[in-house]
Amino acid sequence: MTRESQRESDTDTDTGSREQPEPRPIDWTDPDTFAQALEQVETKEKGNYFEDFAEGDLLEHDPGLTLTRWGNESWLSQTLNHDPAYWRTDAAAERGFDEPPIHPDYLTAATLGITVEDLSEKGGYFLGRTDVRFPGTPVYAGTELHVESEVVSTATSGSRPEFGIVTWRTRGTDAQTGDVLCSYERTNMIPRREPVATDGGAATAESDEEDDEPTLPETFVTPDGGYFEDFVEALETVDDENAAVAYRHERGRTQDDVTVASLPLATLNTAKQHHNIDVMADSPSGDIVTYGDVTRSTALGHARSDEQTWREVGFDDEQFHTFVAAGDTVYAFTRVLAAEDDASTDAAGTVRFEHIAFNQDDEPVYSGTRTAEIQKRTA
Ligand SMILES: CC(C)(COP(=O)(O)OP(=O)(O)OC[C@H]1O[C@@H](n2cnc3c(N)ncnc32)[C@H](O)[C@@H]1OP(=O)(O)O)[C@@H](O)C(=O)NCCC(=O)NCCSC(=O)C[C@](C)(O)C(=O)O
Repeated sequence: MTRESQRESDTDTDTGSREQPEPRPIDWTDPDTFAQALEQVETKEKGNYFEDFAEGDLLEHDPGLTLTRWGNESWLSQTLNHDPAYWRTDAAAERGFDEPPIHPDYLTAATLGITVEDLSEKGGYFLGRTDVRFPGTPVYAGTELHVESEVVSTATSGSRPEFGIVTWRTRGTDAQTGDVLCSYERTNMIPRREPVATDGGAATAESDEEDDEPTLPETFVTPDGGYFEDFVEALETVDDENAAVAYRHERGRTQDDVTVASLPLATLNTAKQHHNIDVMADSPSGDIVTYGDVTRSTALGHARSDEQTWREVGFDDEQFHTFVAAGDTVYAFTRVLAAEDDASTDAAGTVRFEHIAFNQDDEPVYSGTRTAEIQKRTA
């Protein structure tokens, strides 16, 4: 509707608006006028400060999303998660799925993405996540995701007085059935409205210095293949503390506009860290950075390409050690911690891994443990 026709239609109604004086025209295209206006007006802020969270608060996150095949495939293709069971009907059927399901990494990223507007859009660091579980899987395309979070704890940051530390328990549910599909506990640093006096985190700094000396086993063993039996055999050869089953994966994925900005936005993650270069130029990273879930999913994709994954069970002790930005390359390193023949199917065994994502300078950027069911060669 043009401005002229809007005025005509207003005079046709009985709203009383015709009695208001016509607003004074302002030339917004004059740069000085506009710059002055921007200085004087209030900004409608987004996100919550640390002080807005109290233990026990329950937040229902408004933006839900429908888990689509497009979203799943975009995520999986770009993070090099190319397991055929998530792409082809015949491969899905062989693994007991009705059709290619929604991948747990995309489900986790979408569950977290939806929460950002309420929990962490104000900024701050993604410190860690644990107890990531998928009680309602397999999940299929078309499922509508509803997400809620409860504040588990709030704490002062000794090292960063301008931040507080908040932990939430988040649950992603099927909006129709209420079944929990994904749940986890996440911890972030969240900006405070008002900085507080702290001890400067001296105790943490001292203990970091003590940990400087690397203590590596003498021998590293690589499994012969990617089946459950290969992990069992490799672990049997390292039963003293001077050996470990650990290896690196060859693939790397350089971060670009798609991985840094597009993938998080497709999960409705509104964190400016991933898409606002203007604001991030003044931040410690100096640039937009990769969504933690993209970094870890990429590293996991490299790891899965060297194993016969059956199902994902869960993830614990996940931490993000430094930023990943456009142009950085994400590689992966795996240590095998344990293998037990106690999976939910005879076709697989359970393996516990420790995965490290690292960059082109060999710096760890993510670490975490993962429990997955791995297919048996003999099945
Ligand atoms: C975070 C940085 C600055 C810390 O670097 P540092 O060396 O200072 O680390 P620290 O001294 O070990 O930890 C700082 C404080 O956090 C505490 N802490 C640490 N971990 C935990 C935990 N799990 N649970 C509870 N508390 C924890 C720790 O105890 C300490 O407390 P203090 O201040 O009182 O001394 C550094 O490691 C870094 O820059 N990491 C990268 C961070 C990052 O955000 N990466 C992901 C990309 S951003 C993202 O995806 C965003 C998302 C998803 O969209 C979105 O949250 O909205």
